[in-house]
Amino acid sequence: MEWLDLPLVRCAAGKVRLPGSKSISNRVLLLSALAEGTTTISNLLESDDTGRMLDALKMLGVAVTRTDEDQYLITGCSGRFSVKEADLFLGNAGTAFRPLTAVLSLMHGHYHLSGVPRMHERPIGDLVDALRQVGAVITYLEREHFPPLEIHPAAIHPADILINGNISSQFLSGLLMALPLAGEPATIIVNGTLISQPYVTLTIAQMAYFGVQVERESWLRFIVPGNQIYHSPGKIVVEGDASSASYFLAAGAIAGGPVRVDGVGRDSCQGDIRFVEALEAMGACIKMGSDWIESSAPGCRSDGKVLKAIDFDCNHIPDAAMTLATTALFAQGTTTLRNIASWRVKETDRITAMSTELRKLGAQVESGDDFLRITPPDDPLVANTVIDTYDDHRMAMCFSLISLGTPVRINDPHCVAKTFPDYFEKFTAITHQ
Ligand SMILES: O=C(O)C1=C[C@@H](OP(=O)(O)O)[C@@H](O)[C@H](O)C1
Ligand SMILES: C=C(OP(=O)(O)O)C(=O)O
Repeated sequence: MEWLDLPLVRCAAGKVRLPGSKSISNRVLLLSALAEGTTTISNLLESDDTGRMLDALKMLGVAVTRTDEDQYLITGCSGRFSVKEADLFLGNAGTAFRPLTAVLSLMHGHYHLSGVPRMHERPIGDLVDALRQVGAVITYLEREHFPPLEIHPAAIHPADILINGNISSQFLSGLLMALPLAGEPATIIVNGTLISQPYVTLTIAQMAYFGVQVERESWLRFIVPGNQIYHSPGKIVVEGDASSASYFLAAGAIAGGPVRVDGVGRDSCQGDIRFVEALEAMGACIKMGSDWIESSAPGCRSDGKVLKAIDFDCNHIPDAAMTLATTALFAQGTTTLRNIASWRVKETDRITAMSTELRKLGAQVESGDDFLRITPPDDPLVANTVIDTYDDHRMAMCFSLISLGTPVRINDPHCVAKTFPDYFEKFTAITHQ
């Protein structure tokens, strides 16, 4: 097992240029691949999740050319992949697995989709059920409702489709991106409350960028026109990743600041930008421009807890919400993070993993199906704690913040490659002893 020892750093200040957004990168890659025309994508995130999408698209016959370090040229297939039989390995990338399942179900081909063992524990039954309603033929190769999957050629007849909204919004996003390729219009009806709603807004915005409009009636009904062709917008610059911004902004709020992130700001279409509202509620000073955000700590306290605890509904920011859990250790009082049930089916069971690791540092943690309640210790955080990361990039990045209070060891730091391969270099560059 490899590890990274982070020494105690008392101050965080500086500037970070953010890597491209994972959620935008994988949407834009897929839509460019399906579109008519050639798309130049700049500031594409280079990471494991985007690598899996790029590899899959190449295997499906899409022409992908790398023209610069972070720039790609994608020649779209005008709605039909030329390769009708493929075996695709999609790692642990939800933003690749779920949308590709939907799109490939409409391609009249024979496809095998698999991932890492954890991906085979992440549910996909709601999406498969929805696709079966329009005629898709999909078989589970191991366990019912979970990957790996086999997709068979099928005649698709769009109609009213009912989909559950309470496990992952990626199922609805996948359907929305796929259904315009079907012959007829479709209406998607969401059963229950849709979680992670800003990611669906992001999907609809990216589709509009490629010329396809979805009609949304509240968060309950989505009307998707059929027989559409996505049209390449020509050039796309991927904005910086708002979830990745959260670690640096939290560092500025905890340890002086100012820390400024460049690449995402007030004009962002990513939901995780609203992480700053939680930080502000904790007392942080936030400044924002159209494409930058800066955070600073509210002041100094002798006990090192410069922030105040919050009670926060995190449903709209499921990824950045994890950052609040470790930030809570630098806050006075008990922080409650609510509406986070989806954490249980992500890279790991994040409620259990987070509770376990926070307790190692001396925190009192109470958890339930969909909440976490964190009280920092009265004593200093336990020094030189060894943090397990569960092959979860966000666990590694969240716990780097502990070094702002005490030295910490992060096991398996390379797991950050899922979305942010050079995270620790960038974190080290803004932290000072
Ligand atoms: O659509 C997306 O890009 C994402 C949606 C969210 O997942 P859920 O909808 O499963 O919460 C988020 O956690 C994930 O990292 C990215
Ligand atoms: C949940 C995440 O990823 P995925 O896109 O694989 O769902 C995440 O990045 O935190």
